Amino acid sequence: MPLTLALFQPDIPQNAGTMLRLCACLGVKAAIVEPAAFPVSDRAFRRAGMDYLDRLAIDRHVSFPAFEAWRAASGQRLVLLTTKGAVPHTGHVFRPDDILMVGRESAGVPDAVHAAADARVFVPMRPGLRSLNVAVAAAMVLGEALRQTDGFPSPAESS
Ligand SMILES: C[S@@+](CC[C@H](N)C(=O)[O-])C[C@H]1O[C@@H](n2cnc3c(N)ncnc32)[C@H](O)[C@@H]1O
Repeated sequence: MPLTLALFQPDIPQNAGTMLRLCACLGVKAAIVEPAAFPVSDRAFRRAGMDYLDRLAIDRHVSFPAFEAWRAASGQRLVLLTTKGAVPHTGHVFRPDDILMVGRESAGVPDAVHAAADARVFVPMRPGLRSLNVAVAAAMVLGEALRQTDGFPSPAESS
């Protein structure tokens, strides 16, 4: 099973579209924990995701408890990307079927999500700076997870 990128209650359509395009291009599964702050018909969302959105199956979960029920059945680990993480992303040992979850631009994730995560990773930043753009953080951590698990699409198939 490939890696999954899960978007927790996304609130900025351009960022969500960018992350889903990333999933489509890299062969990563995508999940959204609802509610999102915009409909899938949102113009900015569709512009950022372009036609790549049609190349991707998105697992939608109506709530975090619903997502957790689904995850319990699947047995996959939840790796939370958070500025309050315990381990730098390069120091975490990823599994090929990990679920990487990003928080909302406005508020990250609630304590219950922090508590439910099997691991919390952060991308180290210079002191005094608050956070990365969520899509940039997702790309950096996904890149490391794909590198570790040899999960990038084959270069031979890329050209
Ligand atoms: C703009 S940040 C959220 C900031 C929010 N005020 C908070 O307290 O979490 C949106 C999301 O991007 C991801 N993120 C941003 N910078 C990160 C970093 N340095 N390391 C890991 N994740 C990061 C996290 O998933 C975060 O929930």
